[in-house]
Amino acid sequence: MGEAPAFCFDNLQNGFGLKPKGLETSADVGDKTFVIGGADNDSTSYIGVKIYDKSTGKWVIPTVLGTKPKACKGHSAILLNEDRIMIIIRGSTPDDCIWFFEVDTKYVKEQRKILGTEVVAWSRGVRGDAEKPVVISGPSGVGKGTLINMLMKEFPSMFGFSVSHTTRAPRGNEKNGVHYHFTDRSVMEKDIKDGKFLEFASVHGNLYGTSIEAVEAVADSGKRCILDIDVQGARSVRASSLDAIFIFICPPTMGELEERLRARGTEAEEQILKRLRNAEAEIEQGKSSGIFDHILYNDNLEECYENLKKVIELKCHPAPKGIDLPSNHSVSKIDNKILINCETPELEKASKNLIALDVSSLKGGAPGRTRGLNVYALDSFSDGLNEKLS
Ligand SMILES: Nc1nc2c(ncn2[C@@H]2O[C@H](COP(=O)(O)OP(=O)(O)O)[C@@H](O)[C@H]2O)c(=O)[nH]1
Ligand SMILES: Nc1ncnc2c1ncn2[C@@H]1O[C@H](COP(=O)(O)OP(=O)(O)O)[C@@H](O)[C@H]1O
Repeated sequence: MGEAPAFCFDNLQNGFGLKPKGLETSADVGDKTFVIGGADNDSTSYIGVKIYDKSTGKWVIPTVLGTKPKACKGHSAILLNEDRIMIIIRGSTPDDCIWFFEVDTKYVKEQRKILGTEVVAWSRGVRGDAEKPVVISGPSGVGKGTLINMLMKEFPSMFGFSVSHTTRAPRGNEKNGVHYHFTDRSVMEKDIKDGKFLEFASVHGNLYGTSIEAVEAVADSGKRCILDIDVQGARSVRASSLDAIFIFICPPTMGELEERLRARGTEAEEQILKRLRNAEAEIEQGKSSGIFDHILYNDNLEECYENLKKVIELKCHPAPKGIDLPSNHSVSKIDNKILINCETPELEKASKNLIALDVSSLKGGAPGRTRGLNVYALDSFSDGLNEKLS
């Protein structure tokens, strides 16, 4: 076991000529010093971010992606490695106290290139392995929506639909915010430029995209996210940090696909022809691109639905619990473990409760949650560090 490194701190370490300001913390990564937090009048921290670039001697306000933690009474920051900082929020709720502040992950690097600005990203930490989101693709009219509706109806508390944005006009039965967020192209293009989308693609002449918020809203409700997106979108998600199961739905024949599309009666002739023309290329890519983990044929609906349930590995285990941390604690890091020393007035002299966060198996990350956080309690004053709970 190694020593707690020098870059682990509570509140501001003033080792590089910066003035401590209220509830700020900071961490040095390469040439940059990331300063997180900042106090306002009632001494709650609004978790702002600024970067001091030591090579230029200038301060930079970065583009901050992802949903950030709520204002709080303070936080601790621990540099995990050269790409992310763990932030422990004080006095927060059990499901909202562990966050990851990404400063140089693959996602941050990509977004930095796309946006042409300094970028950082927040990702909320989740205990254990939440179940993987499910990405469903397939040509128009193959039955994706029908299968997803069946799943949501049978397991309403288990699955949540990622509501995409689109520039296409709503169909008669479609509700804004439920089936899609119907939006103007100029608004959507600006949001894409601002890094608000996990992926986007031009499909059948319209723009479609999954906002980071859409996926996070489902995760926040404790449900498993289902995405209905085209093959280009699936490819982008595959390349992102979202660890998902990818399923492609094929029609039994092109003739049957045309029949379903016509029978649905939602598209004008020109759109039907466009969708059928695009279907051949989509099926070709779906089968050959290596993006998809499973290819299902939707011939008999019930059979296809049963197969879908098999491949997404339905497990009915409850959502993992959060971590109950008292406001008063100190934090240190030993190897891949973050030790949180919880000090309560009654226990202060006699004993201290130690909580260990094991960060050796982290998965995912911005723009989604960071999963794989393992938590257990230790008794610090028994022989060695005995594990109490797991
Ligand atoms: N890339 C991407 N594709 C999407 C998104 N939302 C929907 N799509 C795809 O856009 C295509 C057209 O969707 P839609 O207009 O609802 O028609 P439908 O497939 O006939 O129901 C389908 O292949 C959807 O999977 C999204 O957020 N991103
Ligand atoms: N296995 C199936 N057999 C016959 N019709 C189907 C089957 N699956 C779906 N459908 C019908 O085909 C049409 C297109 O399905 P839909 O779910 O809207 O497709 P998608 O979302 O892929 O565009 C709908 O009218 C639906 O009821």
